[in-house]
Amino acid sequence: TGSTRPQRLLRAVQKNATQGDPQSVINAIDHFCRHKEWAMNVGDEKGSILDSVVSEVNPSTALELGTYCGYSTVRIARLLPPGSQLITLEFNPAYAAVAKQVIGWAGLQDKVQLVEGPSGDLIPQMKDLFGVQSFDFVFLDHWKDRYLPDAKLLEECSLLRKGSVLLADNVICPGTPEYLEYIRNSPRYESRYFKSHLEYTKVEDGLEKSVFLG
Ligand SMILES: O=C(NCCCCCn1ccnc1)c1cc(-c2ccc(F)cc2)cc(O)c1O
Ligand SMILES: [Mg+2]
Repeated sequence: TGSTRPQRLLRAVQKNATQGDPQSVINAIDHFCRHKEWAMNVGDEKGSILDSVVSEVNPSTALELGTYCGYSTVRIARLLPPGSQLITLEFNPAYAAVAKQVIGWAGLQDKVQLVEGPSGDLIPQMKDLFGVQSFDFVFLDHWKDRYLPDAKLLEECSLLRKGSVLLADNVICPGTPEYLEYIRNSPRYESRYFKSHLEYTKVEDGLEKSVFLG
């Protein structure tokens, strides 16, 4: 029984990053993924776009769908103002176990609620579980065929308010055609595409930013 890629990524963080220093955790993961083993983190190029959108929104409550190893969780949480909360949902327990330790190494555990389970079941429980009224910011980075049903579920559960921002990863690669079709043609959203590249590669990918109009 050997180690998994997420476990090797965590070991690289523990070896090369400084505890309590989120930027060093981000740098350690990017170095590992660029020079040792590719992994499906949003990465540094799309990560800079993520940073700029998070800084612009300055969310009090944020939701991340798809934690994986916690790379984008750390990118988002390090920019959050005091007193704000990031809830991140992960289906895969092995990923969640690694992410918990990566988030802890960055010293951001007090800003993050990591919840294990299927997003389709957890989203309707957000108000009861965490007393969330609505999300100012949502980062979609989980199963690509769940982006559309989960966006509709957020609407139906009144978890979006006028001005809420959805930012979706991988809208080109692997691609989320049904989501793009819906969100770009819906009168209830104002969308913009940020052209970039698949993490650590020259392959085209991008982020779709959509503002809910209420
Ligand atoms: O599948 C992805 N993410 C979801 C992982 C599982 C989520 C589980 N979960 C969490 C919560 N609810 C469910 C993903 C894939 C790729 C990719 C691109 C090219 C390639 F050749 C191979 C892979 C790049 C990404 O940036 C990605 O995000
Ligand atoms: Mg992704």
